Amino acid sequence: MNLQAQRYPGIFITFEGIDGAGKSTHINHFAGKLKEKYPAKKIILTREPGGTDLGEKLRTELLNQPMHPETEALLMFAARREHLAQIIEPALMMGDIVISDRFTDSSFAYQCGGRGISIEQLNILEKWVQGRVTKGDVFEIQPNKTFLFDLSVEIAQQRREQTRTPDKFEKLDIHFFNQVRNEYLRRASVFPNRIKLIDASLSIDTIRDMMELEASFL
Ligand SMILES: Nc1ncnc2c1ncn2[C@@H]1O[C@H](COP(=O)(O)OP(=O)(O)OP(=O)(O)O)[C@@H](O)[C@H]1O
Ligand SMILES: Cc1cn([C@H]2C[C@H](O)[C@@H](COP(=O)(O)O)O2)c(=O)[nH]c1=O
Repeated sequence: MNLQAQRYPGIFITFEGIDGAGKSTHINHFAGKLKEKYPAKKIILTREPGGTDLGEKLRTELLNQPMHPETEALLMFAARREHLAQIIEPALMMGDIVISDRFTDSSFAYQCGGRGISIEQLNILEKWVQGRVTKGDVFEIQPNKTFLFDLSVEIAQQRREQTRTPDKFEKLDIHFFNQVRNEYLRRASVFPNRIKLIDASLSIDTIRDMMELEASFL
């Protein structure tokens, strides 16, 4: 990866996908492989919504409390602003590696694709929360690399049903998750250099091998 192109010396990686696609199954092993490659760098594993005390409190509300879709979008970005301020940006400035289980692609997929908020509204929030101006240099904090675990909504639902009690999002129907998945896939086609599609229907071992290879490219 050409780190010269980034504004911070650290590396920012995100895992994305519909609920049950398999992100959490791979994130720790992937972090371990990156640690082998960059032993001198600190690796921060975090998640959204969450990652800070305030973010975790907001997460509890977001995953349990019914609310207006715009309130939901605003709270997701409020939690993200705190996450960037407290965890992500300080780490990237120090040259650390940040791996986040979800980031802004989730907001576009769930709040735009799933809930129907307009992309224009989320673009405004993204610019506000991720936009920075330093010495006349205007840029947006974005992941260097995003792994999108792509899976049919039916299989993802089966996987979830086997293992957990559903939260507010996981109770939503197949139509909602198809819209979320389609928005993820649309973004993958708009940002092909950043978003790497992972076929999450493959076996856990096969995906682990693929992720090891991906870690070696970073
Ligand atoms: N490739 C796979 N094949 C079969 N089962 C899998 C695979 N990957 C993950 N699973 C299983 O599917 C379930 C959901 O996986 P996991 O919790 O990693 O999904 P997730 O994408 O992190 O979900 P969420 O975003 O909702 O937390 C787990 O029980 C996990 O063991
Ligand atoms: C960041 C973010 C998350 N969501 C949704 C997606 C999931 O259903 C939950 C988080 O649960 P997980 O088990 O940690 O994956 O929150 C969202 O709708 N919008 C967002 O920006």
